[in-house]
Amino acid sequence: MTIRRLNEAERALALADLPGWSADAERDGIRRRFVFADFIEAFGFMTKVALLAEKSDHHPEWTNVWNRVDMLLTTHDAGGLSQRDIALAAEIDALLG
Ligand SMILES: C[C@H](O)[C@H](O)[C@H]1CNC2=NC(N)=NC(=O)C2=N1
Repeated sequence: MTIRRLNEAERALALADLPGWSADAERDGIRRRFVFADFIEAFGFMTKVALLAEKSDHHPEWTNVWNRVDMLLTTHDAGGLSQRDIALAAEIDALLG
């Protein structure tokens, strides 16, 4: 099955379950900033996310500055926000405990 962009109702429903995330209209994705105690904590988190991303073949766009990770999830193959982004966001949130 080919992956498709979510419609407005699906987006609203999905975002309601992901309180830390907000819609990025310009990129048609969702983004979240993660702040940790220091670089090691941030990089440890990124390592765990990298393993999740490889497992699901779905990869974040992100930047890291010391203890901060800024992440955007969007689906290149769909040209915007898809269920894959929502699923990965939920898995990432679960990492945080
Ligand atoms: C060929 C490979 O499966 C695709 O390029 C995958 C890899 N990771 C991906 N990650 C994201 N965020 N969007 C994609 O469309 C995507 N596609």
